[in-house]
Amino acid sequence: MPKLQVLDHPLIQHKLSLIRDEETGSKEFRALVEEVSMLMAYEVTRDFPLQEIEVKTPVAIAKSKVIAGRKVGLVPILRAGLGMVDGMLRLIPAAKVGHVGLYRDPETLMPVEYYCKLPPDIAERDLIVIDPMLATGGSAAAAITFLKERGAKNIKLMCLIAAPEGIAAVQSAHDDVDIFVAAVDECLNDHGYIVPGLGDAGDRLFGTK
Ligand SMILES: O=P(O)(O)OC[C@H]1O[C@H](OP(=O)(O)OP(=O)(O)O)[C@H](O)[C@@H]1O
Ligand SMILES: O=c1cc[nH]c(=O)[nH]1
Ligand SMILES: [Mg+2]
Repeated sequence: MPKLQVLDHPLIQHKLSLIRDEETGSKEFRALVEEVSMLMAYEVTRDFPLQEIEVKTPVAIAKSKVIAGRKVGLVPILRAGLGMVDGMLRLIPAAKVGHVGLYRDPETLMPVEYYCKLPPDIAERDLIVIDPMLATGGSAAAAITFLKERGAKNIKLMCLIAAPEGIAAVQSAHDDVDIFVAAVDECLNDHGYIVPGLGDAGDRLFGTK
């Protein structure tokens, strides 16, 4: 069974409350999403293996540790996933970034692909798919399927807010993908929005409506 981890660190939870607030404007929303993404990256990378090296300090030789040759790929689902990229890159600056463009058809709620540009070596990379919202799970499951079709093997999913329906959908489609979220909300409404959620993440990030 894939792992579901709810990242309940107080800083993440505090910032998420500000993100949810309808009074929070785009500028602050963007900054907060970036900060929470950076904090979440800290936990999502916790299982990266370390190797011991020797470092010459001004005083002596220290046995010290570095991350063991990990190649990371971040895959934001456009548009809203873009808001999470810079925060993650601040902690994992060597990561390559692939983009998957999907929008959810407002009538059918089915994901529609419109863009895909990935690093050529995704099969060798630890991929982290990022999207603030996991609602029906259709977009995330489709993005993960695209990545697997192109050779990806090692994939995690990181979202700010998930609905139980979205978690179940991704887990049943991809039982090898661990999911990291900051909150699991109550349900979806009739339009497929997460309740209470934060509204439309893409519109709030980019000021569109
Ligand atoms: O789990 P699902 O039911 O598929 O819904 C979640 C998707 O919906 C939102 O994107 P949206 O379609 O609004 O596109 P946008 O990022 O361009 O606004 C969100 O960012 C996810 O990608
Ligand atoms: O609540 C939701 C559901 C899908 N997409 C969003 O941006 N918000
Ligand atoms: Mg949107």
